[in-house]
Order: sequence, then C-alpha cells, then structure tokens
Amino acid sequence: MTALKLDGLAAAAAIKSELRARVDVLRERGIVPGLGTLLVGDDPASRSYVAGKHRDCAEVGIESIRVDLPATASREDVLAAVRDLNAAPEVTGYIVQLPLPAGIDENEILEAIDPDKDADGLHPTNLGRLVLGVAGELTSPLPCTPAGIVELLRRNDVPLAGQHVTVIGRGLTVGRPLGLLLTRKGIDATVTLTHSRTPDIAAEVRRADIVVAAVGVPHLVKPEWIKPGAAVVDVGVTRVGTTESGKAKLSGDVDPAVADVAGWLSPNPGGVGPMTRALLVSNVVQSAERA
Ligand SMILES: Nc1nc(=O)c2c([nH]1)NC[C@@H]1CN(c3ccc(C(=O)N[C@@H](CCC(=O)O)C(=O)O)cc3)C=[N+]21
Repeated sequence: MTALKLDGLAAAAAIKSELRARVDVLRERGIVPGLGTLLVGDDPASRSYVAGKHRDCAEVGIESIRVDLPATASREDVLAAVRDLNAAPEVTGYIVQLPLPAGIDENEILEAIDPDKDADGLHPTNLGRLVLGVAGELTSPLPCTPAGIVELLRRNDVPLAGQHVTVIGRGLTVGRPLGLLLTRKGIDATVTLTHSRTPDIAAEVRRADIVVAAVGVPHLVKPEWIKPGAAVVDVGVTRVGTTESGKAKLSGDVDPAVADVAGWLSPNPGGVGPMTRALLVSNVVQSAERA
C-alpha cells in the first residue's frame, strides 16, 4: 500500500483563500485584523516560524505587527511587551512564540495575555472554554496545531466519529488540547493520550485508526506499529544536523517507511506546519469578526 498524502500546503492554501474573502468583507466595514507576534531571543527555528506567520498574514490581507526582544530580556521586559500588545488597538490578536528563554515562566506570560486577543488559544480562559464546551458551538479560539490537524483530516475525508485515535505526546501546544478537541460532541473520536511514561506506546499505536505523533523523537513511529490503512499525522520536527549548504536537516517523528502500511500520511514538512499557521490566521480573523 502507498499512503494517500495529507497535503497540508494544499489544505492551508484553500483555508487562506476562504479567509481572504472574509477579510475583504471586514475591510469593507473598516475593520482591519492585525496579528502581533512576540519573539524573545534568536532561535533560528522560531525566527523562521514567525517569518512564515507574517507571510501568511500578508497573503490573506491582514496587518502584522512584529515585536522582537533579545534573549537577555527579563520576565519584566516580556510582561511589559505583553501589556503593550494587550493595549495596542491595531493588534486584534497575537501570539507569544514558545519556547521562551530558560528562566521565564511560560505559564505566567500566557496568563498575562488578554484572552480576547489570544490568537493561539493557549490562555487558561480559552483552554478552560475548550474543556467546558463539550457540546455546542465554541466561539473561543482553538489551539492552532490541534485545530489544524482536525481540519487536515476533515478536508481529506478521514473519518473521525467513532474512530480510535492514539496521540503520542502530552504537550501544551499539541497532545493535551488535541485530546480535548477530538472527544468533543460532533467530532466524537475516542482518544488514547500516550507519553514518555506510557509502558508500551507501540501497542497503543497498533490499535489506532488514526495516529498523531507530536513528541520530537526522530522516526519514532515504525511501520510495524501501524494498523494497515490507518491515518498517520506527523507533527514533531527535530533538527538532526546541517546539509553541506548549511541548511538545517530536519526529521519528523514518523519513519518514512510507514507510507507502505498507512492509508494516509502527512508529509513533514508540508503537513501540519502550514495548517498550524492557517488556523492561526483563522483565529485572528474570527476574533476580528466577533469584535
Ligand atoms: N506560541 C506558539 N504558537 C505556535 O504555534 C508555536 C510556537 N509557539 N512555538 C513553536 C511551534 C512550532 N510551530 C510551527 C509552525 C509552523 C511550522 C511550519 O510552517 N513548518 C513548515 C516548514 C518550516 C518552514 O517553512 O520554515 C512545514 O511544516 O512545512 C512549523 C512549526 C508553531 N509553534
């Protein structure tokens, strides 16, 4: 078998063109959405992700406002930048790029974000709304990577209701909120959330109709682990060296040989990354529509 490709670039392009039409409507009413990014330090991967987010904004016709602080910034400096973004009228939504430099408490910073401007859906109020909103329409922003994964599966007609999903990784940005999202009424998947202390991850993956790997362990997920025909979503990225031309060599969490067994597989890059960015823009447009 050769897995069908869960093409994140194509799905993200479709979402962005839908968003562009909604932004045009807002602009006619004099509303211009603006995405702010706060980046602390000069990690090259973080820089490149933030640059991608600003490109997406330009494509969709929304403004973007970039705030960069040096790696030496203190907790007070970061909190002051967050307060400025909360107050800036041209910033209708923003993100604080994670991870923050060692020694800065990420949870404290996330809590300082105005929940109405939280484009990542990671403020405790919005995570709490995700927990509370088991049924019915959610109007709060959803965490971008989990929402992007669900959208990628939906747009490729991968069934979710009644399906067994095994998620590898319990992190704040992917695994933990993804479990909450997939078990909501209307999506109706059954979720096994595994992590570094799970005794036999392979066994949990073997019974899954859908596997989501978000741990950052290169090629962790092996073809022998996969139920034939299952959908496999590769989220993690790890820098595994540099090419001769000095570019970063990246590896996903999924062994490429999984393509011989799986029914669907998301490429990495070109899978979840572009979807994360598209859903971020979607959160910004949605919050401008609400305001
Ligand atoms: N507050 C916060 N929100 C985030 O959403 C957030 C974060 N912090 N910290 C880091 C992770 C990682 N992340 C990625 C987004 C896009 C790509 C992406 O677009 N990747 C491209 C390739 C990379 C490129 O073109 O530079 C792809 O997969 O095809 C990757 C990773 C968002 N994150």
